[in-house]
Amino acid sequence: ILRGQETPAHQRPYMTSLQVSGKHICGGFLIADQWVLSAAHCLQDAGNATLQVLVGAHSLSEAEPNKRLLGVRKLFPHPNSSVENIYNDLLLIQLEERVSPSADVQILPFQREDRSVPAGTQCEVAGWGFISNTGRLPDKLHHVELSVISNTVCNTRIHYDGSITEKLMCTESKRKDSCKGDSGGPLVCNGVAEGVVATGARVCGNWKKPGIYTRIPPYVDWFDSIWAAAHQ
Ligand SMILES: NCc1cccc(Nc2n[nH]c3ncnc(Nc4cccc(O)c4)c23)c1
Repeated sequence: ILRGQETPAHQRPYMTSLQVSGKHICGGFLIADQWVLSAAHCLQDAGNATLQVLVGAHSLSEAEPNKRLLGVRKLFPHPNSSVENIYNDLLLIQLEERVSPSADVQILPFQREDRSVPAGTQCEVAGWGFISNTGRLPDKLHHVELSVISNTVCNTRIHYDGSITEKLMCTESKRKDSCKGDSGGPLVCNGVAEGVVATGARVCGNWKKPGIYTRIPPYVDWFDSIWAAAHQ
């Protein structure tokens, strides 16, 4: 998170850290007591190493009462996600066990209605990703408030020149922005998860390359199909 602020401890109790060998690689968030939503591109950073999901954390290193490092039962990258492009960049993670909700571990509701978030809406994104362009990683969770820009503006030549589909959305990226390690985290507007941080152009903090987020509503049927199969 570039030019945001350290989050007051456990104030975003839905946030999870996707880890490989104890190292943070991506964000993610609890959407049910055994399910985390993140980004498919995060699996590229993981190779075939064992993934774990940290819940209830503020600091990545310090001992905290409700901090739990959980195993992964199954990974569901979106079938149309690809290393080649920015589309369908979603990963559903089934945890080895159900989390027990606490002050520090809570589920974040996600948007089911497929209506675009109006341009100018103030949303926020949190994560343990880069807090500087030189690649400084924080120990504690950070968050930043970002303003939504319309897909029309985001698709102009100076920005993404038509590559932003109706399954994506953009936020301003002038100075404040998400960055490496924030992928998979939620874009929260009015208390509801509307999007998931997509790696997209990889650039951070450059106003010409707005932050790209995978919109959640278009994928609700996919979530429900996975849940139906998992709970048959
Ligand atoms: N705001 C967009 C966004 C969201 C999520 C991830 C990302 N970036 C990245 N995702 N993966 C990456 N691998 C290498 N470098 C990366 N960005 C980078 C690194 C140093 C300086 C800088 O300005 C940008 C990224 C960018």
